[in-house]
Amino acid sequence: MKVKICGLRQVQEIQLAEQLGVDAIGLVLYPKSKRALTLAQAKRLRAAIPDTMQCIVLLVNPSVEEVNIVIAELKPSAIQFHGDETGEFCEQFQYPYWRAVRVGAENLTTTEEIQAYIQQYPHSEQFLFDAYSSEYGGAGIRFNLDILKGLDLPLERMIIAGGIHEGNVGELLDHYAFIDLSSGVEEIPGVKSLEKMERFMQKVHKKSTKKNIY
Ligand SMILES: O=C(O)c1ccccc1NCC(=O)[C@H](O)[C@H](O)COP(=O)(O)O
Repeated sequence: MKVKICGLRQVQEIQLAEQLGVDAIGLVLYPKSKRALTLAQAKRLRAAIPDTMQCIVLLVNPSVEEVNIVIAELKPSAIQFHGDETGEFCEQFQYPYWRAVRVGAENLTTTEEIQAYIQQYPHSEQFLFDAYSSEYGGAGIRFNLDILKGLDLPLERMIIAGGIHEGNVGELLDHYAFIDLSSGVEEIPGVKSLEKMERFMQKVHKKSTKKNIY
């Protein structure tokens, strides 16, 4: 099971994430988010992310110029488009990207609608399934995962997000390859809890170890 933690804002959090075996870090460059970073802050954090972890930069409805600046200045492992960007928009950069799928948004309420949507993003490395919220992301809202059953999409291209925390991650461990969370390891919105990060990753590893033993 791979884990991405999103919305980190301190070098110390990145260092802890590395020690805990987190696979990917999400840096939020959406100014309206409580976890928003300026480009200068993001550059500082980017420099602290080792090659063993993926650096994912989150954007919401950016301009072409903004995307080109992010690519040039931050060289992320991939860009996570979390807004209403079209397939044509995301594909034009010929740069690795992840498409967030906001389940429950207009035209994303059935398996068939989601299937039609993901087909518009043929080169998306990953599809990150999150619950619809007017804030776009990081809202701690779960969605009914049954809607993903029957999707023609390999498990390796699927990331499950939305309201995941130490109390419910156990339900996901045996079923999915990659999960993402943000508010589930926070003290208050925008402030990560080092203790919650530790406890969360302990749960992930404990279950994985058990699986290996038995
Ligand atoms: O985290 C944000 O503030 C955010 C704002 C705007 C767009 C996306 C955002 N986060 C994207 C993520 O990948 C979050 O981890 C994802 O939405 C899950 O968040 P949560 O439900 O809080 O675990």
